[in-house]
Amino acid sequence: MLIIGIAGGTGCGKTTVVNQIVNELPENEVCVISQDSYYKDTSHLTYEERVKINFDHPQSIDFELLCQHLTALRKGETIAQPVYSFVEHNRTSETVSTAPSKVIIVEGILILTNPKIREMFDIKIYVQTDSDERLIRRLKRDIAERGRDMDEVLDRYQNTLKPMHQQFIDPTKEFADLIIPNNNYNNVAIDIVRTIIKERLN
Ligand SMILES: Nc1ncnc2c1ncn2[C@@H]1O[C@H](COP(=O)(O)OP(=O)(O)O)[C@@H](O)[C@H]1O
Ligand SMILES: Nc1ccn([C@@H]2O[C@H](COP(=O)(O)O)[C@@H](O)[C@H]2O)c(=O)n1
Repeated sequence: MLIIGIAGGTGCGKTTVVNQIVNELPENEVCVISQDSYYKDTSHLTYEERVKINFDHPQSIDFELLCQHLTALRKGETIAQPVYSFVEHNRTSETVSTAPSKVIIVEGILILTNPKIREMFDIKIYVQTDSDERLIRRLKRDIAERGRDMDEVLDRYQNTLKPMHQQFIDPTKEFADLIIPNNNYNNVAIDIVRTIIKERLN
């Protein structure tokens, strides 16, 4: 089994990179775990309280559950991956049954901040994109796909996103085995990662 961790600031293109890597690979050989699925369950809070959570701080993530799930997958067990709702700012009652596979890709802004999770990765990748480009992408994506408006995205960017990125996310670059520059679509880097995975699958 090969476990690959893909980190990088919001909007850097992690999900897009993962989709590009996975696209041409056999479906049953690769599974993807998103850190977003592991935001802590906050059902005990009201919506108004949940909106105020700092979702860019490591404490917002249920790393214990993520660790348990990766350990189970390594042992060959199937897990029930939580499903997160960005609109509700909470875990839903649904889960996705995720079976172990030869390659597991874990992606998320904070995955390299946790030493136990970091140790589980065979390959650590950091996707690097300039902050202005990330903000533009995030604005467009959150308005189109996550039910946000411009003021909400910009407020969050100034109050939590930017300082948390500087304090927690950007420094994890030093743990990466590979840094993928992603201001533009980087097909060469995608091909390299795919080649490494294909070698493992053969
Ligand atoms: N290299 C790129 N150039 C331009 N736009 C991109 C690129 N990579 C991703 N995007 C777009 O930017 C937005 C954020 O990308 P996404 O993959 O969701 O980032 P992340 O998962 O890191 O937050 C998406 O709308 C996506 O289509
Ligand atoms: N309820 C939430 C939870 C998280 N976010 C933001 O999502 C970002 C992480 O996801 P990416 O796909 O962009 O890597 C993170 O920066 C959180 O601020 C949110 O807006 N609402």
